[in-house]
Amino acid sequence: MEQPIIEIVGLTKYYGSLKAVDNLHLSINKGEIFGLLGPNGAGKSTTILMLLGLTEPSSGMAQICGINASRNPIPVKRKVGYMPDNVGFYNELTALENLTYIGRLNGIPAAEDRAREMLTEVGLEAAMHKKTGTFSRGMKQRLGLADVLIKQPEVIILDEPTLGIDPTGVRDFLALIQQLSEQRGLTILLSSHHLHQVQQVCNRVGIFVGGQLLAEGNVNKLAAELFKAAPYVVQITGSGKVPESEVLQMPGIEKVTVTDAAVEISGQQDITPDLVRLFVSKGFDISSVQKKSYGLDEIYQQYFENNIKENVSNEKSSGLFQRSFFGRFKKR
Ligand SMILES: Nc1ncnc2c1ncn2[C@@H]1O[C@H](COP(=O)(O)OP(=O)(O)OP(=O)(O)O)[C@@H](O)[C@H]1O
Repeated sequence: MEQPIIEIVGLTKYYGSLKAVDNLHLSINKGEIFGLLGPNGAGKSTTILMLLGLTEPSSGMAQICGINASRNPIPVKRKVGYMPDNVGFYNELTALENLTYIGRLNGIPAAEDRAREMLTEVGLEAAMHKKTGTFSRGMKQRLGLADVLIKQPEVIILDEPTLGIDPTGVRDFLALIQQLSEQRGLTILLSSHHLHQVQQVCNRVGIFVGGQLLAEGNVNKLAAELFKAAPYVVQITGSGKVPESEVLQMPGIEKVTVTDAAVEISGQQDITPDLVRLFVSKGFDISSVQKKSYGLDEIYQQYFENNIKENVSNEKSSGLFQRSFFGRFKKR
């Protein structure tokens, strides 16, 4: 049974006249891994700060584990672990010493034992007696995760957790997050602009641009909504004359694009076998046939580009002419 653990209703934040977060509505279920995606300045960090009760919303409400974050920030801290994009530790202390110290500060009983347990859980067992000043960024992020986990939170919020880690480190770190979510039923909110990584681990994503949540859902749902005019795309490579006009007469075909590298055919249904038969019958020498599936990259690009176009048209309309005049003619 799905149970929202994070509820955001009409959340808005102004910094002076700048609307950093604009009327955000979002609900995240217990045990979900949710990815907040967006370019720099989109409003991700501001949203996280409001969820943690560290900055006051201008209007709206953020509730986490049943607690209103702006009214009761201290109880929120007990339930929610936050890992900022740059975690700091005492370089001259070992990982175990750092974590034990944090455990004691948080009043955790048998802090050293708990610290050992956590370090093992995040894969730092062999390095626990090394000074953290010698740690790589990937190791520091693992230690940051142990620092969050030692407080036994119900929700963890990670701001750009994989920034600056090498590809193997990223893969391992994401696998660890996924494992923690499964084993402990943890809810994880993760902000990032590394789309491939987010796509691998998140159950759902939210796309933020200019303070607004433009879309949310799982990658397949977003792709289906966004590319519904022509959800099937097949790429054919090879040599010979492309039977373009015949392809366009086939049922459900929307578009044929021929480049030096490949022929790309988009349509409303999957007619790959018919296409292959047609190409072969017309003497086209096929070397590969590939069905394309839309990933987060394409989805993000679509939303982002549409939003930029909209902003440009808004700016033009508010420049020389009155907004109200153009408002009537705006199609979007
Ligand atoms: N304390 C502040 N005072 C004034 N403006 C701020 C403040 N914090 C953020 N902003 C502005 O609010 C907008 C949203 O910023 P925010 O940091 O939430 O975005 P972000 O999506 O987290 O980006 P990044 O990935 O760069 O951290 C930006 O235009 C930023 O300049």
